[in-house]
Order: sequence, then structure tokens, then C-alpha cells
Amino acid sequence: MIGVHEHLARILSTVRVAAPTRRALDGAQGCVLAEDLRSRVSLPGFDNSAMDGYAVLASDVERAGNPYPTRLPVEGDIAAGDTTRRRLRPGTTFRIMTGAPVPEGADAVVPVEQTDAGVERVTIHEGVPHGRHIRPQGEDVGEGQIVLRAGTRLGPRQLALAAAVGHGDALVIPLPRVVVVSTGDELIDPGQVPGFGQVVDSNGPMLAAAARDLGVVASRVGGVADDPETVSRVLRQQLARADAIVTTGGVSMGAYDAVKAVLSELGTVQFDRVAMQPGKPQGFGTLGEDSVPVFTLPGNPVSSLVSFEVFVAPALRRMAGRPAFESAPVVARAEQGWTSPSSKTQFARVVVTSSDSEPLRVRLAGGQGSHVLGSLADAHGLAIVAPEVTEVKPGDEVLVLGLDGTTPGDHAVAATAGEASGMPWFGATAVAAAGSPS
Ligand SMILES: Nc1nc2c(c(=O)[nH]1)N[C@H]1C(S)=C(S)[C@@H](COP(=O)(O)OP(=O)(O)OC[C@H]3O[C@@H](n4cnc5c(N)ncnc54)[C@H](O)[C@@H]3O)O[C@H]1N2
Ligand code: MOO
Repeated sequence: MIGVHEHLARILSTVRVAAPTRRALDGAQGCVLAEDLRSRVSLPGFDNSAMDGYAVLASDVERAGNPYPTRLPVEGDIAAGDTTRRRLRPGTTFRIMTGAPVPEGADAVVPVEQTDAGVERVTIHEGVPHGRHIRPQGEDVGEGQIVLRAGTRLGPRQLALAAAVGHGDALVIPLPRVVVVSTGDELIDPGQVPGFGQVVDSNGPMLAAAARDLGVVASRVGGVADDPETVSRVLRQQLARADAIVTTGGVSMGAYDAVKAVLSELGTVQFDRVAMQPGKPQGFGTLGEDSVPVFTLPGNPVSSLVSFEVFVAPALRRMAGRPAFESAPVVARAEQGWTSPSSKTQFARVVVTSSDSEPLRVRLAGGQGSHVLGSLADAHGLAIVAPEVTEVKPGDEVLVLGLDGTTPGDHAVAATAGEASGMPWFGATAVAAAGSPS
């Protein structure tokens, strides 16, 4: 038997970051940048108004107030999108909208609320100092400045910035395309009612969803018969469209374990018994001319999910140009005791709870058998119990790896502190403390 770290090390030293390719921003979400992006413009691109109001020379309105307001003639309107260059003559004003270019000669904007909102002439009740409510050109980003570094993952905010500074595309690491292949004569498609001896393919939808949750592209082939010729044909077909293949089932000691039979002859896949529970029978290697990584996961549903989280997810992140582990396990305290197999790393499915003042706490999410799907759906994380530990006692500290890309405790904080007390972070105090927009 080999250790979890040995199997993972072999995987991570084999998989490669995909070759960069240029993608339109709309198709680059979730990709990692393979180049530094420089701003092609300055942001804002021109001095513009932060308020709906009147562009003025501040000195013209400095005396405006009760009981003596200032009256100015309005030379016209400037709306956002107005591309005419205008000049403000001292002693006059333009009505201006938020985002519209400030006319040359104006050095402040009086918000409409401080006026009588006049169209031809405006009465200003309260003046503004020089520069007020003008967003100066280049205040945010300077032209030529590097705004996003190679290695940055493009999420909504990064895509917004890339677009705003003049880019329509970017050189990125493409998202790996994963194909999940479920093998087993007993499998039928989701939505069908199983007859005696039949089992619905739940691993396929689960692992494809887990891969998408991770931010890669996933598809699946369900119910592949436990017959070497069929498995071999399906794998060869999928090689053409896959950057990684994940199979489930057919890798233990059974007489009909076709995946093992086929891949023992093809490619570099090596089958090992990994000292972990669940997830003992594992295989990994590459296949085809392009050395596509192939992960053969055990068929038991919990075993396949744990194997995905521990071995496949880090590899896919690495292929996508991301760190293999983006969030470290957190420490939590066991609420109850449980046993763990000797000389194996145990990945126990746990429910995580938290309260404001105490450390995170965990309890087992129901039965721990490798086939137990009901409680798998309730779990928030996997408690990692070291091989030398055979018993976790109440109060012991354990490390917990989040499931579905979450950090353990996040959901618990939301559920306990949030819903129970009316989402205090959206409360009146929090909003007032955040200040007013400009
Ligand atoms: N003699 C031994 N038998 C077994 C050993 C062993 O060491 N010696 N290891 C056990 C362990 S541990 C595991 S894990 C399983 C792994 O088995 P396979 O990978 O060969 O998987 P199958 O036999 O095909 O299926 C196991 C189990 O999972 C169900 N299954 C399979 N695919 C799916 C799917 N897509 N969706 C839902 N459920 C699925 C299948 O019906 C079986 O019940 O081997 C032990 N045996
Ligand atoms: O590894 Mo099996 O996954 O122990 O049930």
C-alpha cells in the first residue's frame, strides 16, 4: 500500500499546465491569465461628473446660500455619451448628468438637490468647493499601467477591469475539459427506475458537477458496460475531446473489473492500493499521443467523491494554472468520538457547526460506509484523521477539508449568525458605517 501523499505526488508531478491560448473575454471566465495586462487607456478616460447637477466654476458659486442664492444661465445639457467638447464661460453653467464629460473651464459640479433644477436659468442654494463631484481623468488607472498580472484568475471583477482598460481578449490558460466515464453493467441513467440488481449512475452527475464547481469544463458518459472492448472503445473516443478522463468503477479485485483490465494494457496507468478510507483502490497514468491524464476512481459513491476531492481536484487546478490547493484545511473540534482504521488516512464526512465565540465543531454526517449517499449530501467537509490515529475522542482537534470548494464553517456562520439574527452585515449600522458614495 502507498500513502495518500505518494499517490498525490505522482499525480501532481505528471500533470502539466495547459498551453496558453488567446480567448475573447466572454470565453475567458475562470481562466488564469498567461500574460500581464496593461491598460490601453486611462480610467476615467476623461474628467466626468459624479452627480446629476450643474457644471460650474466653483468661484462663481462660493457665495451661494440662504438668503442669497446664486443665479446662473444654463448654456445647455451634457448627457453621458455626449462626445462634443464644450467650454464653460465664467458666470454660466451646463446642466450635466452623471458620467458625462465635464466641459473645459468647469472645476466642480453642484448636485441638482442644491438647486431649483432650472433648465434655462438655475438658482443655486449651496455652492461647492473646487474639484467637488468631478472624477478626474486617470484617477483610477493610468494608461500603460499593468492592471492584472499573469497568474491572476479571471473572475467577474477581473473581466470588468480587463474590458474597461481596452481589452477584448486575453492570453489565458484554457480550462481543462474533463470527461467522466461511469462503468458498470448494473448502471442505468438518472431518471430511470432501477430494477432488481440495477443501480442509477449517480457518480457521473456527481463528479461532473464537482468538476464544474471547481471551474473546469465537464461532460460525462454514463453506464459503460463492464466489458474490456466497450471500455477501450469509449476511452479512445473520449481521448479526442478530453484533457483529463475520470473513470469510476471496475478497479478493485472483481472478476469483471474492465477498467483495470483495459488500462493495465494501455498507456501508463498504474494501479495502487492507497492507505486511505474510503478510496483504497486507485489508478492514475496517461493515455494516448497527447498523454491525457486518466484517473480511475473506485465505484463506491463516497469513495469516488473523496478520491475526486483528494486527487483529481488538485490536479485539475494545477492543469488550469492554479495552485493545487487553494484553501487549506481548517482546525475544528470533534463533538463526538469515532474510530478510524489503523494505518490508513481516514476521510470522515462531517457536519460543521460554529458559533460566534467558539472554534468550529464537527460531528459525523451519518453512516460512514463507502456506499452511504444519504449522509454524504448532508456533509460540509472531510475530517482528515492521520494513519497513526485509531480513535478520535470528543474534544480532539481534527483538520477539515471543505467540500464543493468551500471553506468549512462558511455555511455554518451564515446559518447560525446570519439567518438567526437577521443578517446583521446588511443591517442599518453596517450600511451607515460604510459611508456615503461619491
Ligand atoms: N475482494 C475485494 N473486494 C473489494 C476490495 C478489495 O480490496 N478486495 N475493495 C473494495 C473497495 S475499498 C472498493 S472502494 C470497491 C471498489 O470497487 P470498484 O471500483 O471495482 O467498483 P465497482 O465494483 O464497479 O462498484 C462498487 C460499488 O459502487 C457502485 N457504483 C459503481 N459505479 C457507480 C456509479 N456510477 N454510480 C453509483 N454507484 C456506482 C456499484 O454498484 C457497487 O455497489 O471495491 C471493494 N471490493
Ligand atoms: O476504498 Mo473503498 O473506498 O474503502 O470503500
